[in-house]
Amino acid sequence: MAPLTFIPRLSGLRAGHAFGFLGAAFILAFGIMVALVALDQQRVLEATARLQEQTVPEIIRYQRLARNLEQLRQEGERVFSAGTPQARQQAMFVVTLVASHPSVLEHKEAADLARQTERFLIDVVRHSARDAQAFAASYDEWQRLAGRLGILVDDVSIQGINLATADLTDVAGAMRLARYKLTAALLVVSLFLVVFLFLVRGHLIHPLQRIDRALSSLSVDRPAPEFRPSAMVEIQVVEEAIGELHASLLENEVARHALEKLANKDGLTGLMNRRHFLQTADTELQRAQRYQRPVTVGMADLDFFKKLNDTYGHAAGDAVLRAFAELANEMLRQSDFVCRYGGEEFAFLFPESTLVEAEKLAERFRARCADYDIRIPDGRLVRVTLSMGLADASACPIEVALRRADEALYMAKRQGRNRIVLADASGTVA
Ligand SMILES: Nc1nc2c(ncn2[C@@H]2O[C@H](COP(=O)(O)OP(=O)(O)OP(=O)(O)O)[C@@H](O)[C@H]2O)c(=O)[nH]1
Repeated sequence: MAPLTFIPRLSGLRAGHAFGFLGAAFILAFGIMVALVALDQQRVLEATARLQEQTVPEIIRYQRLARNLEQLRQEGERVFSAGTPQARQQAMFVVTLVASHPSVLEHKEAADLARQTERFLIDVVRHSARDAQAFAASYDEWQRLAGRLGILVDDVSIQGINLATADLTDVAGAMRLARYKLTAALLVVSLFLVVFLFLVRGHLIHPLQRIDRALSSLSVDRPAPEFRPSAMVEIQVVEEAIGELHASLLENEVARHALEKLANKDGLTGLMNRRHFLQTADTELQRAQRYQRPVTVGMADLDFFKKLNDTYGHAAGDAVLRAFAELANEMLRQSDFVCRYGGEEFAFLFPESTLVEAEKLAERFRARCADYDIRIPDGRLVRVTLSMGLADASACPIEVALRRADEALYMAKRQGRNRIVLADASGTVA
């Protein structure tokens, strides 16, 4: 038997490589997504920190400035509305304080306007004592200044709010981006999982199921399993191995049959051997007895075989035994059995034959044998005769039937050989 060789075809992908590549591609894509999301998170963190550390103090500064400008405007108003010079002086004092407040001074526009306001009000207060009319007339001028102060208060407030809005917009933008990227990452994961499961199902699970089915139904009685071409080398190798396994099963079966035949055959004549004949005959007898069918057994022996051996040699004796076997195969029916029982002795089984029917067959065979020329190795022709005993086997075990046939054979020898003798039903020989 040829040894099993598993040679993988090289056309295909190795499952390990394919899934490794897929996994690496996934890790790369997912890693990039996570890195991008992490960058956005970083932006959010930075913007939040900036909001806390820079923007909020800045907003507070703007609010303080707005409050001071508003107070400057209100105190200026009090300068005009004050009923007494003391009250006016007090308001003026507050105006001077507010105009020189650091929050005002560090804002150029506010500092300019505050200085202008302070100077204007100082002039107004200075002239108010002497010229009440001019004091009243300067109120229009003050209204314009107060209006500018009001506008600056609004501007400063809006600037503070704008600072916070810029940072918050930045945070919101980064978070929105992070959300999109996270969604994209989840989509990539889902897509990968779907593709991965689809590939695993198509290229591993289904082929493995087919392999499982093929292995569980692998038998010499069935044709070799056929597989759909697989893209995976590992699967191809297993499928080829199953094909080779099936081929070796067939070879083993053929070898087993050949061995069985050899074990059942006689080496010299090719007839059934005694062991196999007894098994076969036993089965036949059981069948015949179960269905009450006739069956007959016979024991035959070549006459004066020792003399033939002594005269022509052992090789001639062997040639005669082979020729006798050929003749038996030729003369008997398909359904009859003959075996070399031992030496020059042969056993017969005639299924579906009564003793009388078997006798007719045996007689024809005996007569043919008697005038059958057998060529021995030295080229000469010889003839042999045979004696046979027949016994009914339809109602007794094979051993009993053969013993009775052997007794009948013994009688045939005693009565002069070259004849058929029947054992009657009681076991006595006719
Ligand atoms: N050539 C050959 N001879 C064998 C073989 N087996 C047995 N014999 C011979 O067959 C002969 C049997 O002789 P016997 O038992 O005396 O019987 P016979 O000479 O046939 O005499 P009867 O049976 O009384 O007619 C012996 O000489 C055995 O050696 C064999 O395989 N080949």
